[in-house]
Amino acid sequence: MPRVALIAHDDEKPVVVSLAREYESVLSTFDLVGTGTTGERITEETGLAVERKESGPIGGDTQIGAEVVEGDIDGIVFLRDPLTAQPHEPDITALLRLCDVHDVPMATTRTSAEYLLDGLADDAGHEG
Ligand SMILES: O=C(CO)COP(=O)(O)O
Repeated sequence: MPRVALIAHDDEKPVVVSLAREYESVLSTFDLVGTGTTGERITEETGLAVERKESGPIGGDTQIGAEVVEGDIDGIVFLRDPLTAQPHEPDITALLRLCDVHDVPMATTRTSAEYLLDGLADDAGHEG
């Protein structure tokens, strides 16, 4: 079962919730992990179970980065706010870099997230 991380900055949380609703049947077949507030919102507003790390600004992105290093993550949806500076920008940059290093696919927009989730679902179907 693919393990997928869901992360969204505050102005993108409505988008990640709407994506999670639209993809609920696909996502329910994945093992989901998220940063603290994103995970909470998705858990509250959909029927999906999301393992919650710390909130991004206090280390959640870094916890997910550690899982990337361990080879535990198959894909990441990371809807970033492109217009607002984040206090934990170094952590965000590190997560992007680790995905590059370990060739873990990351989608940073809704449309790319749809392609990523469709692709992971397809792969999982072929494996199963
Ligand atoms: O800041 C984040 C990602 O960089 C997201 O953290 P939260 O999901 O806790 O808001």
